Amino acid sequence: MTAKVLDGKKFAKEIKENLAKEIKELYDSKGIVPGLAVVLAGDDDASQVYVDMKEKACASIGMYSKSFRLPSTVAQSELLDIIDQLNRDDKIHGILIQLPLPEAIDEKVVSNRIHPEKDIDGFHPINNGRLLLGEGDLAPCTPLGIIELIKSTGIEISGKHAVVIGRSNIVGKPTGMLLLKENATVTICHSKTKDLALQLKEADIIVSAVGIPNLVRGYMVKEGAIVIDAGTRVVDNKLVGDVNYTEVEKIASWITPVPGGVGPMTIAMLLRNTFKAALKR
Ligand SMILES: NC(=O)C1=CN([C@@H]2O[C@H](COP(=O)(O)OP(=O)(O)OC[C@H]3O[C@@H](n4cnc5c(N)ncnc54)[C@H](OP(=O)(O)O)[C@@H]3O)[C@@H](O)[C@H]2O)C=CC1
Ligand SMILES: Nc1nc(=O)c2c([nH]1)NC[C@@H]1CN(c3ccc(C(=O)N[C@@H](CCC(=O)O)C(=O)O)cc3)C=[N+]21
Repeated sequence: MTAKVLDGKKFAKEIKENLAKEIKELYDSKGIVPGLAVVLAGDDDASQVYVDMKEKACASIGMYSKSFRLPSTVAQSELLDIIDQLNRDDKIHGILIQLPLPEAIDEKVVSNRIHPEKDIDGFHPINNGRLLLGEGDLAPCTPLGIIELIKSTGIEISGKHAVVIGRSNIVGKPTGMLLLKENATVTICHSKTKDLALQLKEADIIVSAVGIPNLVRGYMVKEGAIVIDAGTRVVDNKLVGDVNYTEVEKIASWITPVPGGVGPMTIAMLLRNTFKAALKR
């Protein structure tokens, strides 16, 4: 069997086209233009690229965006002032603080300053708590994109055994919660997991979010499993995931490519979360 490709790039484009229509309708009916503010501190190259991508994506669907590019020496108090100002700004419905932040800054303090209703990343403890309770709809973007990709296969999630590799607050843990909400039986693996291959062998759905190329090998995957690769790592100037694609595509029923899989969906979900936040106004 050769796995079918879950084309995140194409799917994200469709989602953005639909959002563009909904944004126009929202403007025509209520005069509201959804607005996203992106705050970048420091000169990390990858972060610059992501912020550019987010700005372009906003413009392409008629969303307002405003970005702040601050030096790595920016004071935490200045960042907090900007967030306070954005929290009060009626034109802004979503605030994104690009991570990682410079070392001298406490990421938690800064992220938690965002008003929960404008927290379109879903990182705030209030939104995390709601996710844990199975309530609310501002979940983190990468996990939301992963669920959309799995649903797009047409295969029912309910009752399936899903194994998530990685337990970060941004990807692994919330992905586990969303899968549980969809009635999957969920196993979350991490660096202390004793026998990853043994866990994966039982999985109907595998989501890998680690950042170690070749972590998921063909022999570990059950015949017909859905394999979602959220990992990204730059190797020899090329973006690679956690999954050995050549081996796993021979065994899985569906597989996401890297690039062109989870990444573009993250951006589409960011835009959708901003739209949702604007709708609530
Ligand atoms: N495409 C996209 O849109 C996005 C992609 N990413 C990518 O996803 C990956 C994960 O990101 P993030 O969650 O922020 O990363 P973190 O570094 O915060 O988390 C990595 C997780 O992987 C676990 N881990 C490490 N080594 C192993 C191992 N050998 N076996 C099993 N688990 C292991 C860690 O375990 P422990 O907790 O025990 O340390 C940790 O839970 C990265 O490659 C990142 O670049 C991230 C965000 C968005
Ligand atoms: N507050 C915050 N929210 C984030 O959502 C956030 C963040 N900080 N910090 C960094 C990570 C990373 N991230 C990605 C988004 C899109 C792609 C993406 O679209 N990637 C393309 C390829 C891009 C390329 O070629 O480099 C793809 O996979 O096809 C990847 C990664 C969001 N993040």
